[in-house]
Amino acid sequence: MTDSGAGLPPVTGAWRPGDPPGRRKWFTGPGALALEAGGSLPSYTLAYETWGTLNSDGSNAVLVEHALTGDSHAAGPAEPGHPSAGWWDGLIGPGKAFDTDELFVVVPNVLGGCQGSTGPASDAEDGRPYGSRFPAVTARDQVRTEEALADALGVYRWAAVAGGSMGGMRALEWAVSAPDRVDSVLVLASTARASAEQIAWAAPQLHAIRSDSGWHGGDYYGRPDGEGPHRGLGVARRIAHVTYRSEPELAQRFGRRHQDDEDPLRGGRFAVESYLDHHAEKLAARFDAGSYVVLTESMNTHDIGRDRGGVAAALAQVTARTVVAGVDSDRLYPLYQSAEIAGAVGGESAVVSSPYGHDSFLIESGQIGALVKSLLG
Ligand SMILES: CC(=O)SCCNC(=O)CCNC(=O)[C@H](O)C(C)(C)COP(=O)(O)OP(=O)(O)OC[C@H]1O[C@@H](n2cnc3c(N)ncnc32)[C@H](O)[C@@H]1OP(=O)(O)O
Ligand SMILES: N[C@@H](CCO)C(=O)O
Repeated sequence: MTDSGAGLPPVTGAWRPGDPPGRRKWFTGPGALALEAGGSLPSYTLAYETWGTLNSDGSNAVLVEHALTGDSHAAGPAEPGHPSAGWWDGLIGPGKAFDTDELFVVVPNVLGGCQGSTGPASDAEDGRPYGSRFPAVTARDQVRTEEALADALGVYRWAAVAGGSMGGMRALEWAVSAPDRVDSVLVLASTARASAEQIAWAAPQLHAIRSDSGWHGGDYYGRPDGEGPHRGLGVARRIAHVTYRSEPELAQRFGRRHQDDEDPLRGGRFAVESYLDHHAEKLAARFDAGSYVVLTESMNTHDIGRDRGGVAAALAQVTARTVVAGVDSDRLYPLYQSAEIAGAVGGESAVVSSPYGHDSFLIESGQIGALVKSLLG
């Protein structure tokens, strides 16, 4: 099966109040959000989920930050809108590393996303989807919205803020921009600023989406024909997914094996091509291309040192207890990027040893759980 786009549901993206609720709750910001790049969002909503109970002095709250295509459903079973258990279900729950018998765990869907928070698929004030009118948002803007959520929840100071990849960018941004609100921070497989290589990998992904005839300049929402840039999003995911895994893993899992009885000499696929097709189809069925563009660009513009005197000066503002870890087989976020953060903030640094590449922060629950325990120690 290839990703023709046919048969995929129209991608409208956002989960909203009134949709099957699952565990999601919604928070609407207290007013307009002034954006780092200039301009503002007149209003915004964040979808979020929580586990555990906030204690009376508000000292047991943990913020978990998801990566590019993650969302608020970090723990718990499958639910409406989620065919799978939470993406960190191995780490969050009673008796787990983030022990919800003790902790109050909060997971918001990021601003610009498509799983309940305001993003390009959301309606603007005129009642029409933002589409191409959705502004550029940065990790700093995203953290501002999460600060407002924390205020609304009665959390002044997080016991921990933890995240991997794009989630690690926001965790680091919290530690730099609101040091008095963060006791400890866990930054996994992430970076202080996007590198040329990371921006370069994003470039063909953005190009694939924008050159899809279904893109319509970013204004494809609500089309009666349901047309959208599903193929372009699928191509973007194929490119990205290779960077999320390691060369040895792909070699070992797939080698030159053919997919079932297909023959690449006669137009058939290698097994690894089928694997990428599968991930492309899954993402195109659950994620909005407009959000993929907005969030990819927010990662590209991530630079913790911008207008702060550079990366070292910015990281010098971190007062939280810090654990920073990279993955030894991560070709997208190489270890030197984690080492740069750890060196500057002077916290604990670790290396996750895994064949699974960048995605290891989602897969290696045992090793990540040990880091969480060390953080909360
Ligand atoms: C469903 C949701 O709502 S998830 C929402 C939030 N998700 C996230 O935040 C993270 C997004 N997910 C990911 O990044 C990845 O899926 C990960 C990291 C979780 C996956 O990691 P892994 O467990 O190592 O899975 P892996 O990459 O090996 O893929 C397994 C899938 O490939 C399929 N597959 C394996 N080989 C092939 C092949 N030759 N041809 C076709 N498909 C194949 C498997 O059948 C399996 O399918 P399924 O996931 O539909 O059951
Ligand atoms: N597989 C992860 C990796 C991004 O860092 C995701 O889709 O969010």
